[in-house]
Amino acid sequence: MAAEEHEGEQERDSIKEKARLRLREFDVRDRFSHLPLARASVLLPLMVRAGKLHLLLTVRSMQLRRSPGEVCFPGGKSDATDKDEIDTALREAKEEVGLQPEKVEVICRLVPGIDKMNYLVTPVVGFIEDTFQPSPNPDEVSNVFVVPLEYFIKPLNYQTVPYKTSSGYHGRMHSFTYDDPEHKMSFRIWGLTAHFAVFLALVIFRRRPTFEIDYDLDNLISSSESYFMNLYASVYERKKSNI
Ligand SMILES: CCCCCCCCCCCCCC(=O)SCCNC(=O)CCNC(=O)[C@H](O)C(C)(C)COP(=O)(O)OP(=O)(O)OC[C@H]1O[C@@H](n2cnc3c(N)ncnc32)[C@H](O)[C@@H]1OP(=O)(O)O
Ligand SMILES: [Mg+2]
Repeated sequence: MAAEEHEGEQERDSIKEKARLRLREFDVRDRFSHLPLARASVLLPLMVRAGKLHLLLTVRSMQLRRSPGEVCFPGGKSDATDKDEIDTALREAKEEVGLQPEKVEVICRLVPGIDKMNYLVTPVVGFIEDTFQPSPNPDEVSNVFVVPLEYFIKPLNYQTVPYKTSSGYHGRMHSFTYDDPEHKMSFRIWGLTAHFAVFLALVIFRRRPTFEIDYDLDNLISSSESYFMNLYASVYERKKSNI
């Protein structure tokens, strides 16, 4: 093997090892699995390209009933055959972009989010190979692209968007516009998807982003969990009062 190639491989392994160690500290395992909400999972597929971590994202097909044309991670609703949130994420990633489950090194589950249909959405983080060639299922996915993970703490084009959930919870959403040099296209990443991408970047880089966040960076584990629990409480109170 050429010396340069060997160096590249060593660099890649060390980037991955650093990320793995950080991510394992934030693994929630099945701690939120008992919550009485409908469930979905997404896969946050990480790869090393040109010495940097990148995230793979998809654009939803325009024919989908839910969130057509929006950027999201491969993922979907849990089905009865799934053993856990990891199973759901891997099954959906295979269906949507042709990623074989055995080609994913699953690292952890992060704090969940709640989508606009009040699904509990669990992000599953995994490494994939940088040579992965997606084969998008056109019924569900119209495009696949990658973004350097650093973009989610140091964006060139960023906006914050206020939002209010049906349960009356106020918050802010991140919105990134990413000019993809590979596709020569711009993609807008916002809402729940941006929320997960930012959290992943904070966990791995532990650097202050160039925009405001709702977490205490010095207590990221506890502040992300209490952020989620507040949101969950507002959804749950509302659900109870509707019964
Ligand atoms: C700490 C907590 C924080 C919370 C966050 C606060 C910050 C901000 C939060 C802001 C929150 C505000 C939120 C914002 O504003 S977010 C605005 C930006 N958008 C997003 O971020 C996207 C978020 N959504 C998702 O990631 C997904 O929707 C999730 C993962 C939730 C569900 O997954 P998904 O939707 O992908 O489910 P699926 O893959 O099982 O199924 C999809 C559909 O496809 C159909 N289908 C399947 N197979 C086929 C086929 N072969 N041929 C044809 N069709 C097929 C199938 O029947 C289904 O249809 P339907 O049944 O839906 O009609
Ligand atoms: Mg899906």
